[in-house]
Amino acid sequence: NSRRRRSAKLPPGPYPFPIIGNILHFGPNPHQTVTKLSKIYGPLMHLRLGSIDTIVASSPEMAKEILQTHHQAFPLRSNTAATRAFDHHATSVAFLPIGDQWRNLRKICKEHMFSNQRLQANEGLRQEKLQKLVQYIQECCVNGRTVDIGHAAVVTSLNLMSNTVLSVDSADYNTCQELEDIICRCMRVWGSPNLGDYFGFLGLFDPQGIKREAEFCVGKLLAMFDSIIDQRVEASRNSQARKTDLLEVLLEISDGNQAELTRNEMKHLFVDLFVAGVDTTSGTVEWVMTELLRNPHVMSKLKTEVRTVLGANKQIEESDISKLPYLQAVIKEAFRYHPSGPFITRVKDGNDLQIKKYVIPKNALILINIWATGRDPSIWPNPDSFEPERFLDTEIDVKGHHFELLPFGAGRRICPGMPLAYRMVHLIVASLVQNFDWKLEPGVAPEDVDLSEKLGISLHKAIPLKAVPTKP
Ligand code: HEM
Repeated sequence: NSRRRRSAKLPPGPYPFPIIGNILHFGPNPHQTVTKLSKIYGPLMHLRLGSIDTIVASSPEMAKEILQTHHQAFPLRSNTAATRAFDHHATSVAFLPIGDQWRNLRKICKEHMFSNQRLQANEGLRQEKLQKLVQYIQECCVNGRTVDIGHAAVVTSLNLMSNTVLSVDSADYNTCQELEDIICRCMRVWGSPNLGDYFGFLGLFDPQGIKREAEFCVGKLLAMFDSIIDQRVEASRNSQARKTDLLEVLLEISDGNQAELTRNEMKHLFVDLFVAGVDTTSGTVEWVMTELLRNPHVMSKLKTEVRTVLGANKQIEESDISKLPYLQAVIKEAFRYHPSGPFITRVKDGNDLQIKKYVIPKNALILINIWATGRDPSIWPNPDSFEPERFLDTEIDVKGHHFELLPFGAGRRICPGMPLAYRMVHLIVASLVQNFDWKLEPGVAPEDVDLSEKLGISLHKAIPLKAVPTKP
């Protein structure tokens, strides 16, 4: 009786079938299917994924209710067979519940890794790697080669990240593919549909297989980080010279106080940073370039701004970003239309909660559908048109205060890597546009560029973008 009373107050949603619930409503691109359903059932919708109550929020107002007004009621992230591999979830800043251990790791990220001061101090490490990207594209120009933009963006994001974090060349174009391969595998397994966690009991999915693959990838990454840390500790015994990367900062913290950061936490933090940072950053770059090639007038306006402000030869520095308002608008527009994470996820604690006239059941999985919000015509005029101009005269930013644009989330769990991600995306796009003219492959017209999406750990272009660079 009490169950019936409660379910009467659940947000509306499609009828859940026995046992499987609403699995048939989910599909390979669930952000698209639930967006269609939300148009029928409203901005707060209830689905059942197997045995799990799932609430989909798809308006800025509902996002604010969950991420700000009632944030304390949603202290958890969902975990899957893949995130539990090597007990990653028990040490990981991305998967721990809100609590002292999570707060400590967030503090280390905010104060010691991604503060303006720290990022300024290690900008040189990124500049080196940006140069590599320009050299690589230059070679493609000379050889008349087509560039796979997504792949170049993965390698470059990995290069910028690995040098910033560890001062290693591990993802260089020609050397050591190991880190790249293993991170890409790890991203695939964490991003693969984890419906097995909800429906494994039906035998339709294979969470054990996912778990084995995740154990292999996370295990390999942890071992690689272990050996890099050992080498650094050994090297600093023999040298006075201090590096400016983030590993150095973390070693200082843990040398000072083991309780503040253990070696195990450090390794799991690196796993999080690489897995959360590379795919999202590179995916965003690929979407930006896709839209620039689909919209030649936007490309031309951006080219003019970048080449006027930077000139032909000066490599962009991070302090230049603030002088490039059109570039910033282009990237915000890409975040609106192609957010890396279409869902911001939370899990409800062990009590029911009332929002508006509806009950959010205890332990419910919450999906805040920012993909839907970014395409909502009642918020954005001409939502399907790529118009960076819409951001030129507004105060709207991506820092979690404007609930209609949340590519980095909001509230206590907002992306801690945002200051680094922001720099990397602007640097990479500006360099590609400053140094090269870009054309689609022969026979492909701008309007033919495909915008199909594939949801993995982040939302990718399903068909890789290929483009031909020339020197201006
Ligand atoms: C364009 C690039 C990026 C985008 C769009 C992005 C987006 C996001 C989003 C939406 C979240 C969830 C926030 C929430 O739940 O409120 C998140 C979390 C996170 N991101 Fe990013 N991210 C990017 C790059 C990075 C980078 C470069 C790093 C690290 C170097 C990073 C590290 C993390 C971590 C550790 C979390 C988990 C935080 C927590 O649960 O407390 N991200 N990111």
